[in-house]
Amino acid sequence: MPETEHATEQSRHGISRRGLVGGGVAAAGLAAGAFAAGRASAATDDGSAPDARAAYSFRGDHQAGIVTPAQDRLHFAAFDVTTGSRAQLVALLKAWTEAADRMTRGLPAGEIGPTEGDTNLPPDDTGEAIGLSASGLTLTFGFGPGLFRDEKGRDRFGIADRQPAALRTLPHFPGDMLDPEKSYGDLCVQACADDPQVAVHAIRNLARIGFGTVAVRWSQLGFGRTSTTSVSQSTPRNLFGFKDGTANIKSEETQDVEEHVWVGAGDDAKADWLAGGSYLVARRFNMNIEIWDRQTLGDQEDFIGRTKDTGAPLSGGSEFTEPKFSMPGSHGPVIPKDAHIRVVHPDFNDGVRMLRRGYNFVDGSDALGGLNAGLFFIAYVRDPDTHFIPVQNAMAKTDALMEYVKVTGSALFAVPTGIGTDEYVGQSLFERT
Ligand SMILES: C=CC1=C(C)c2cc3[nH]c(cc4nc(cc5[nH]c(cc1n2)c(C)c5CCC(=O)O)C(CCC(=O)O)=C4C)c(C)c3C=C
Ligand SMILES: [Fe+2]
Repeated sequence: MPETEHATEQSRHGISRRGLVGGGVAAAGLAAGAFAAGRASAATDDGSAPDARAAYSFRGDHQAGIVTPAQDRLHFAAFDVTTGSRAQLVALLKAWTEAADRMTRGLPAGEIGPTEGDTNLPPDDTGEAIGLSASGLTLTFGFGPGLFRDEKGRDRFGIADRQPAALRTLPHFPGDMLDPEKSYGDLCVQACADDPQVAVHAIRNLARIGFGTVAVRWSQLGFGRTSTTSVSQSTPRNLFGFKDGTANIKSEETQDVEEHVWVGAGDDAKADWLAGGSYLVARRFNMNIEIWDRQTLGDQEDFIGRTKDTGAPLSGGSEFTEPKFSMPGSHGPVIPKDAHIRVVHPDFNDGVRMLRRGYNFVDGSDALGGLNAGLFFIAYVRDPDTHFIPVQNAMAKTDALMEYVKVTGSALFAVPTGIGTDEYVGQSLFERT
């Protein structure tokens, strides 16, 4: 549907979208729709609240939700494909594209809406987002290894020859205690928004549309982003109480984004469809926060390698000062050798960087009264074999943090590039040119 037609539709507020969502499709997938008020970004963080009315274009050169300024809330869902029909799978991707395009504009998932349809039929939108705006919603789709081949290696949908070489189940890392019900998946959708109900509404409606073709395998809610993806955002804190996201790749670092986040045109001859896309690594870290809270402030800072107050490296300066790993302290280097920021730093990992986009979670409490809490780690990388697996291995083997975490969920997805008008998510994979 042309942009202008969208603009005249009723929003969930019941007011015209004209003047709210519009403008050109975001070239980099991160530019927001132009608002009458002139604010374009939901998550610009200069200390003020995010602009709840912001909308990010679903279509663009890259999928939104990667370099887009990290929103406050997450609902992440992994799906198993339950059909053997390629046509049905492609039809779902088309239907998801339409619904995602609408919901990211602040519109209902279906054209009729939650309350206007035939009273003898289920509505084409579930309704809990009535009255809510787009809230910076982004929907980012990924394909897991199981979409290409079943557990016996058989081609499921005629795309096995296009499976990227790096898209395999992640290896078992020391300390992994994976719950299969929080791991893996054929498809994933990362819904991020500045309103939790908007993110939940989006996943719920995509799951509803997928009934009979896919089934939710697992999902994860997250709050309090643990990253910054733009220099305009302030650094938030994780549940250990430390600033998290200081040294993350920012969208403004365009050369590093090209080098470390987007899959290049010649990276994988069999998987040319993935050029301009990325790999999404999801790792569910349960944090033993009750034990952590009994550690001294000095020890906590040694485990991270930064101060808890400002986030400055223990070698001195302020938050964004480069750490000096060779600076001596009273017992060895002032930033200990097993400090997290040293173990994962590019200087000790072949220069690789990753774009982190994780969220805090608290999923109630366990039988002993401890919080089932942690960090749902998400990273976007150009190649998991070079940019994630070696870093995670180093962390699992030598990082002081590992004593306070256990990994209970794990998954890897290939995230196709962005789409233009009249295209659907994954078209480059399913339609050979
Ligand atoms: C394999 C990659 C990483 C995992 C897994 C990971 C888990 C994890 N991290 C924190 C807390 C912090 N991480 C910080 C920095 C940081 N972390 C990684 C990678 C992984 N973290 C990188 C590449 C970096 C940046 C290193 C650098 O270039 O300096 C920080 C410091 C602040 C910051 O720069 O963001 C904190 C704090 C937790 C709690 C956690 C798992 C539970
Ligand atoms: Fe980290």
